[in-house]
Amino acid sequence: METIKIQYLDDSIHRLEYIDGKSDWIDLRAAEDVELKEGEFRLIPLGVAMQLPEGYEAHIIPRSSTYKNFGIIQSNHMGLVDESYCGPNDWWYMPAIALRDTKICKNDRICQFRIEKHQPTLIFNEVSALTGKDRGGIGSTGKN
Ligand SMILES: O=c1ccn([C@H]2C[C@H](O)[C@@H](COP(=O)(O)OP(=O)(O)OP(=O)(O)O)O2)c(=O)[nH]1
Repeated sequence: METIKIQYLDDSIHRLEYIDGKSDWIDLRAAEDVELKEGEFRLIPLGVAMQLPEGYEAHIIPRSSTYKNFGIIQSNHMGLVDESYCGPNDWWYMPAIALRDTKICKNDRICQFRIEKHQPTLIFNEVSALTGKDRGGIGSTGKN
């Protein structure tokens, strides 16, 4: 188990919880009512700020049903929350683009997150050619 220090915007923000039997990803909620016109972009506040455990980062992705329910897509596709993003003003947001006119209500569950360990430090060792077994490049396995 790991502990996360979490600050909520105020008492009206529903507290984070596991949805029983779902998965270990944890849903995040819009911190305010949001109305967007088709094509409009907004950083939607999620009402939480966290100090992640040492050695971890967090990944935010949409829920599978987010587009169906709200007509928004996450503009960065996957959000990365750095371990260093841990101050009292480091609030989490979902950057979202509306593909239709839409209304999101405060406390609607619009995305989800999990924490992951940082990758090891990478050393880039330049070579003139790779000697691994060749796959034939992108798309080489065909369609069927
Ligand atoms: O979906 C996201 C992605 C990022 N963040 C926060 C946490 C992250 O640590 C910080 C900066 O993100 P990133 O480094 O990916 O963005 P940037 O555009 O490079 O911003 P910065 O100049 O603040 O590093 O913004 C979010 O709240 N939601």
